[in-house]
Amino acid sequence: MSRTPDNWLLKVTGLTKIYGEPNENTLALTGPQFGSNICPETESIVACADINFELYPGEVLGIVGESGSGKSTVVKMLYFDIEKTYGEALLKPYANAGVNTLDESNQKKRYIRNHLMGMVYQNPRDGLNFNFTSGGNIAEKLIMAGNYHVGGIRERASELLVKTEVPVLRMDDRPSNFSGGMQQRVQISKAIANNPPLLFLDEVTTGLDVSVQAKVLDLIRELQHELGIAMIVVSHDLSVIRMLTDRTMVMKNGRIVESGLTDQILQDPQHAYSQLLVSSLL
Ligand SMILES: Nc1ncnc2c1ncn2[C@@H]1O[C@H](COP(=O)(O)OP(=O)(O)OP(=O)(O)O)[C@@H](O)[C@H]1O
Repeated sequence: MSRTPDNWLLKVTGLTKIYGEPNENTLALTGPQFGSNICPETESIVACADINFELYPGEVLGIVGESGSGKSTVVKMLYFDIEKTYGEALLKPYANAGVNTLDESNQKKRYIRNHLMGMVYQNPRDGLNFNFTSGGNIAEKLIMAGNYHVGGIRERASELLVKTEVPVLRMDDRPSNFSGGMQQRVQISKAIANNPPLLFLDEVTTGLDVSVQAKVLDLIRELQHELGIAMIVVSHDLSVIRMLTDRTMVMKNGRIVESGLTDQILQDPQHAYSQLLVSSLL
C-alpha cells in the first residue's frame, strides 16, 4: 500500500516513560548528550522520551539500540503491558483513530489487544501459558476475541500451526516440551491468530541458536509478505533489523537519535551512535 500522509495505521506522539519522581529538569538533563537516562537531580529514570512516529499498513518498522536504550519500553506501552507517563497512540481501526488508546479503560485495552494487535516476546513464557497445550494457547487468543466454536477453533489452530511450521501432531502437547525455536513459532501462531493488522516482535530470536534464528526470521518474513501485517521489530541486532524492516529508529539513552529508511541508515548512518552500530556489522 502506498504511503500518503493520512493513511497511517498507528500514530505515536510524545510517548514517554519515566520511573521515579521527575522534576521540571529531568527531561532536559537526560538523553544521549549526557550519555545517561538517569536524572542527576531526582535519580528518576527516563526509560524513553518524546517518541514520535507513524506506522503505515503493512510496513515493518525496526527499533534498534543497545541494552537499556528504551526499545522494549516503547512497544510494551503500545501493547499496554506498562502504563505511559505521557503520550498518545492513535490506531486507525480503533474508533477511527479518534481516541488515545493509552488512555482507554482496561476493558477497552483488552479489546484492542485481542482484536487488533499481537505480541511476540523474547521469552516464550511471557507470551504463552506453559500449563496449556500449544493448541490451547492459540485457542485462548481466539476465545478472547469472541470465537467460541470448538471445531472452528481447532481448525484455525491447526491452520496456524501449519503456517508457522509446527507439526500439527504437537497441537495437544505443551510448549514446555518444545525446543526454543518451536516455542517461538507457537507464540507467533498465537499472536497472529485473530489476523491483527499490527504485530509487535520484541527480541524474538535473541537467545536462539544461530541456525534456528535464521529459520524463525525467514518465517516472520514469509508471514509478513503473505499477510501484509504491519510490524514493529525490536532488536539490539542490526542484522535482524536489516533482514526484516523497511524503516528504522535508532535509540540511545531513551531517545530516538536517528530514523529513516533502513537501507539508508545502513549505507549512510548520520548519527555517531548509528555509525558505531553499522560498523559493528561489517
Ligand atoms: N520497572 C522499572 N523500574 C525502573 N527502571 C526501569 C524499569 N523497567 C525498565 N527500566 C529502565 O528503563 C530503561 C529502558 O529499558 P528497556 O527495557 O526499554 O531497554 P531495552 O532497550 O529494551 O533494553 P533490553 O533489551 O536490555 O531490555 C533502562 O534503563 C531500564 O533499566
